[in-house]
Amino acid sequence: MTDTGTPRNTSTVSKATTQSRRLISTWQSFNKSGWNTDNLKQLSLINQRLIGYAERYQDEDHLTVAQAIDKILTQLIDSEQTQDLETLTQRVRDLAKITLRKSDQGNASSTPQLKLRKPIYLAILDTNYAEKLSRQLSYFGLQCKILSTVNELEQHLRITQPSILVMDVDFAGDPDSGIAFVENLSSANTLNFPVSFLSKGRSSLETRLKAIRTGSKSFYLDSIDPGRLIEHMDTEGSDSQDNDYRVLVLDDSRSQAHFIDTTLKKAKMTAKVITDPMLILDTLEEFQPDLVILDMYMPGCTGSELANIIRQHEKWVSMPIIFLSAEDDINKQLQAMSLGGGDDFLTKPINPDYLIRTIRNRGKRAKSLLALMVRDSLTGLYNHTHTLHCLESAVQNAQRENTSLCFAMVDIDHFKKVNDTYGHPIGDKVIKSLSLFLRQRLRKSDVIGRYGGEEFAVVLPNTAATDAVMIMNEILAKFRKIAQSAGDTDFFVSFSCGIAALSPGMEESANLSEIADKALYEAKHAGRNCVRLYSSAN
Ligand SMILES: Nc1nc2c(ncn2[C@@H]2O[C@H](COP(=O)(O)OP(=O)(O)OP(=O)(O)O)[C@@H](O)[C@H]2O)c(=O)[nH]1
Repeated sequence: MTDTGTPRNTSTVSKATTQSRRLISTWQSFNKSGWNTDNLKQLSLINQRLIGYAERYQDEDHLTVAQAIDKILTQLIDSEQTQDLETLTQRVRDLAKITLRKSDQGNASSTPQLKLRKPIYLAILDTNYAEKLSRQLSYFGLQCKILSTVNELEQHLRITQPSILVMDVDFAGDPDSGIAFVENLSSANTLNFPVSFLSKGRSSLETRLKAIRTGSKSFYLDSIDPGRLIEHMDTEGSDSQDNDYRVLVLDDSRSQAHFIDTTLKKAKMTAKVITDPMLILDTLEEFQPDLVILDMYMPGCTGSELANIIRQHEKWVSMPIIFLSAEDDINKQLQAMSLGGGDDFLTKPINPDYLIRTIRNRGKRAKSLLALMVRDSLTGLYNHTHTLHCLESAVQNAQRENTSLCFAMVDIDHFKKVNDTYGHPIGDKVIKSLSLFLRQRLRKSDVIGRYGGEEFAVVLPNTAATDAVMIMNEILAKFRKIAQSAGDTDFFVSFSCGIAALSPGMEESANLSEIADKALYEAKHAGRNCVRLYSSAN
């Protein structure tokens, strides 16, 4: 059985960190043995690999220092200078500090890690405004780079692509010169990220047309709502979830299973491969796939039979099932599909391109159908019923695997006052901003739901109570700093949070939601704007 579902952050930290350690130890040994130009060249090669890893995994801390080291090494090598290495030494020390910090983070494996995303580039002429926007986005856990000249922007684009570029329409000084810059990127085929334009004051229809013709889908007048910008990044950006399917593969042939696993991995999908048909139901429950690929003929049973059994569970009725077989008789294929309720049939030998395209097509449709059933329309978060389903599965998983689990309930404080003062639509905007905020700050493996009007619920698997309290406190501290806007007025909102931790004697998920509710009640009574962990002593 192969599990390829490694969280991105784990490799992010370890690859650049490991390479950084390699660089530091090489530096130490040359420092002892004495320096020459060949040593410097060797160090430079190691450093370039570090830059590569840091870029690939968007590890900005390592990237910045490694780039500084690269500059110093290039100068030293070009001038054949091996005497005064003080600046190099300082930068290697900086690297050591970062590496130590990252290693510490890596050890706290049960601590929820915040998502790493590519930076947002703010090419905005008004630097005061750019700083304010950057600060607001930083509360969402997003990192911005403020770039105030075309030169700076070009330099940064050569190193790392942003998750989104926010561009002043007049960025280069002349009217519409920012749009012209983006047009040039597009003609040079180097526009691989979304762009949002910002215009101070009214802009002509001609400008708006030029902007839309670059392929940009959003245009802001005067100011940018961080929530809207994040939504735009999520729907348009390269970080979009389109590819992110969880695929369960059952094939009794190990070599075939390995081939599919590798193909899915290359397409950045999360795969779980099993070779024993008898494990299918348990694995479905544990892995919660978006889609299943079943070999048609296996010892002991057929794919059609298994598909029928899977479909007997209400939860899996609409999940796409793709059959694999060497059978190329179309009549037999159709018969197998109608008998087993499969959605597609792929013939062996499998064409990797066809496999991936079939998964994407099926997965996309299934996700949008499912979204209608399980998601709340205002926030896109899971609705109350589905959140409880997820909590139930998470409790079963945690009990089976003997891991920790927390359930948090979050309720916006004095929300009635927000509606009464600023109106219902602004209230809705606050609800959406908290939903976006939770999505940004929590891990992909956490389940976030809208529990009721201004109430949210979060399932935190593999999380100890102390970590859950820490992360929810951190989220609260940042959320209450977000300036919510109502016309020209800014206001701030806090929330109260109650947390319940799964304990060994606890049987039902209902217990967990009940006691999280009690803890939330306590948080409200303690004056709101705080996090409370349920304790049986209360
Ligand atoms: N804008 C908006 N308001 C909603 C929505 N759902 C519920 N509400 C409002 O949320 C308010 C909740 O008010 P209360 O339950 O009194 O709570 P509160 O004012 O937040 O006070 P505390 O929770 O005690 O801090 C009510 O006025 C509801 O009408 C929604 O989808 N949008």
